[in-house]
Amino acid sequence: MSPMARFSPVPAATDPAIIRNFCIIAHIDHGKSTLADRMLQSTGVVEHRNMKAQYLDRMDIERERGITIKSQAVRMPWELDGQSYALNMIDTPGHVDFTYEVSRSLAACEGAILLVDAAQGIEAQTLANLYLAMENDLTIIPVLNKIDLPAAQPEKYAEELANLIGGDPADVLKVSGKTGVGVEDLLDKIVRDIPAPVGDPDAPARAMIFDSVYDTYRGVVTYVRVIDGSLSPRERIQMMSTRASHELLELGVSSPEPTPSKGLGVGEVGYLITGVKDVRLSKVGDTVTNLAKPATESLPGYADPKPMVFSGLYPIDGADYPVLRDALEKLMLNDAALVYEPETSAALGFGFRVGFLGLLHLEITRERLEREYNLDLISTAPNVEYEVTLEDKKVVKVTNPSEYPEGKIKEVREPMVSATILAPSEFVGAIMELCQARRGVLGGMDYLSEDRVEIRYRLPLAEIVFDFFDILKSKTRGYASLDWKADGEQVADLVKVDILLQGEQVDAFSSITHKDKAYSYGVMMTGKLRELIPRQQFEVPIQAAIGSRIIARESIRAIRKDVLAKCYGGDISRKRKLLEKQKEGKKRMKMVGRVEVPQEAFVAALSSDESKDKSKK
Ligand SMILES: Nc1nc2c(ncn2[C@@H]2O[C@H](COP(=O)(O)OP(=O)(O)OP(=O)(O)O)[C@@H](O)[C@H]2O)c(=O)[nH]1
Repeated sequence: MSPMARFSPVPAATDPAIIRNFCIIAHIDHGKSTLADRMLQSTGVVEHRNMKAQYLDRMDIERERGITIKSQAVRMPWELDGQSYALNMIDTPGHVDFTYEVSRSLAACEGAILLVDAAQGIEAQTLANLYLAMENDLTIIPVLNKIDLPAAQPEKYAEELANLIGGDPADVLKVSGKTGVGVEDLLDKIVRDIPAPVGDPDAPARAMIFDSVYDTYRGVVTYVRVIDGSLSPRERIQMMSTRASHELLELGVSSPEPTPSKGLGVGEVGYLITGVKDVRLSKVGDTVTNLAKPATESLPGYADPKPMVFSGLYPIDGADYPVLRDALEKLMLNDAALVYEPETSAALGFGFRVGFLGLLHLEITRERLEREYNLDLISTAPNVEYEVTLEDKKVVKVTNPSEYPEGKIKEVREPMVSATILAPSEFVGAIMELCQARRGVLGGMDYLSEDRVEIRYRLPLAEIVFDFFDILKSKTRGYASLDWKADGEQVADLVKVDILLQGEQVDAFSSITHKDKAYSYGVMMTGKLRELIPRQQFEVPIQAAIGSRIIARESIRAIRKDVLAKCYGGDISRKRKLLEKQKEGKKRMKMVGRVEVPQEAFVAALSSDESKDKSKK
């Protein structure tokens, strides 16, 4: 696109009759982003020479990992039977951690392309996303992708898809995002099958916020879908939930670069810029209206995303604490799902307890903090949120094991999920064995076709959120797919395991586990620490305990040598160097009671290899 084009405004308010709002939903890796790229090319909004793979996945991490995290909306022109149309495509993420982003995007559309890999068939998230789309009353266009692959079985899977959503297998479109085959037919079908948006152009403006992104240069960029009325530049708008009002400095559409427009009318999808610096003033799910002529009723909002996994994040260098605080604040501007609060650990110093949607969300957040803000971080072993009821009926929510109440405990409840696993039927035995070992209860089983089965289990979240998927994959040679959603809570036999160094509790290593697994956690952690903590001037016992009961013990033997012992003779400069070096080292030591523990020991003991170690056992 030429630099000029960016500033040529598109006309105010497009006729809703020529608008089609749609999204692409699919299981992870079935090729959404590739197909989206191809559509950008076919409609001419991105010229071939400007095309970089996965144009819409803007974050570096997304591109490196080949996954989509934030949804993006793009407007594309398309012509059919001599009539011009404006297609608004909203790209959605596929990973189970980010399901809430999918539901937001769906609410902004009238139709969805249900994309299925022609070599894989229907997978767990194909189903989960399809159900979400059906709940939103979207028109569904079933499409098989990757038909260029030699292993593709389009006929077989067209039938599977038609069985699932009803209709004729012959109506299932077959495309290849890679070669472009069938993509133009798909664009035609979008125009024909997906209904145009309807709304009242004369009513007070109501636009739904489906994404809010913090941009260093432009402040908060808010993505909206206009339902009724229209929005124009320079007018004052109001956020209906907070009643905060702002001036609309710029509004426009992404095509895919931001292109200012003179207005956004019924059915249009675009962005707003108000100069606001805080995304919390532009909340996803909120309704934007016109201050001079406000709507009386806001649009139904979204359920707030609920964090599922909690972990403590600590800067390795304590002096970086303010940097971490600012970085989290900035990330939160961009990520409605991220929640955090300050916490202190005797072992790790000042940090934050952060809530995530899942482990992938945690990894990505941590990677962004380290990469974009140059931070070195320790993250404590992730855990879920427990609800502890004390004898005196007081209920405490525990997201950090070291906050586990000491008093008399009546019961502990843990979050549960209902999980759906799709796999070839030969693996049913292996899958059931794994789910039973993870305290799962079978909910039901259905055959989708002769050799593919859908298995449903209710499981504790803590049992599936860490290594379950990796093990499931390895037990099914990579063929199983998994989807899960929160499903209440359950009373469970849980205990807190503490780790003690010379009798002193090290809060960072405490863990809440099922009673049956407490012993193996204790043995694993004490063994690991014995390897990691250097010998001291005295013997250091390492113990794992439940309350006052010791369940595992190791010890580090004493040393008596000092660093200068090797320096016989009078080489004073060498001695000085050694002492300097020792001083450097000391800075990075943490004292736990009388025991000096190098920072690296904490990092290594808490590193994510831990879950891999566990999974091998
Ligand atoms: N042969 C072939 N490969 C394809 C086609 N479409 C996508 N792929 C490949 O499939 C892989 C996944 O494609 P993506 O477009 O990243 O998948 P996605 O569904 O967007 O993945 P997420 O964004 O992570 O949900 C990539 O390696 C693509 O190159 C296709 O039509 N043919």
